[in-house]
Amino acid sequence: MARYNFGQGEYKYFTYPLPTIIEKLRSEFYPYLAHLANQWYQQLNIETLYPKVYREYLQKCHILEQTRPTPLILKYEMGDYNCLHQDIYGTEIFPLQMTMLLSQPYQDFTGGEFVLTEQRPRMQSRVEVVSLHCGDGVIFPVSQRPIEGKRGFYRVNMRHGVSRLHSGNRYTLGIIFHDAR
Ligand SMILES: O=C(O)CCC(=O)C(=O)O
Ligand SMILES: [Fe+2]
Repeated sequence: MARYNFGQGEYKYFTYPLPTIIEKLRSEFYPYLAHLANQWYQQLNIETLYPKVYREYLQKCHILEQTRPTPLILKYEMGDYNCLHQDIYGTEIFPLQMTMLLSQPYQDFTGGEFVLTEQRPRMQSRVEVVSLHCGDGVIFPVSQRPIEGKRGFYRVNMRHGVSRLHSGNRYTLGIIFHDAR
């Protein structure tokens, strides 16, 4: 990760054909998330409508030359971290993603908290720490989400990252729904 100034740790992207379980996680979570994504876009007056079926969404990515698969495994050792970032890999963005923790906090590692930041217009950033157990997943916005204000919905900017590992090894599986250019 250091190479790209993303933090410190190792990451590996899967290639097509994806392992069945990764493929299933993507295609079976997608319809629920697409429903929410469509609600968000409606609230924000964005015309995009995500198809109900994942296969159709992936075709759209591929037509737009986003053909490289984005699911990945990340490994953190003592001292490693993941800077606050947004997983944008081209102009086509599916607005929700999922990360699953594959190690047990306090048993396999300490530190290494998953964090989300939310930047509301003209305000200081807020931070949310998501405490996960091994096998838990967190579904979160890739870059923006709607919030209801006095004059309707507005967008807030989101980033995610991982705080420094104090000891041990921490593995995660990242499921991003859009492919990369
Ligand atoms: O390791 C984590 O908890 C976060 C990994 C990440 O940035 C991602 O899944 O997109
Ligand atoms: Fe990420």
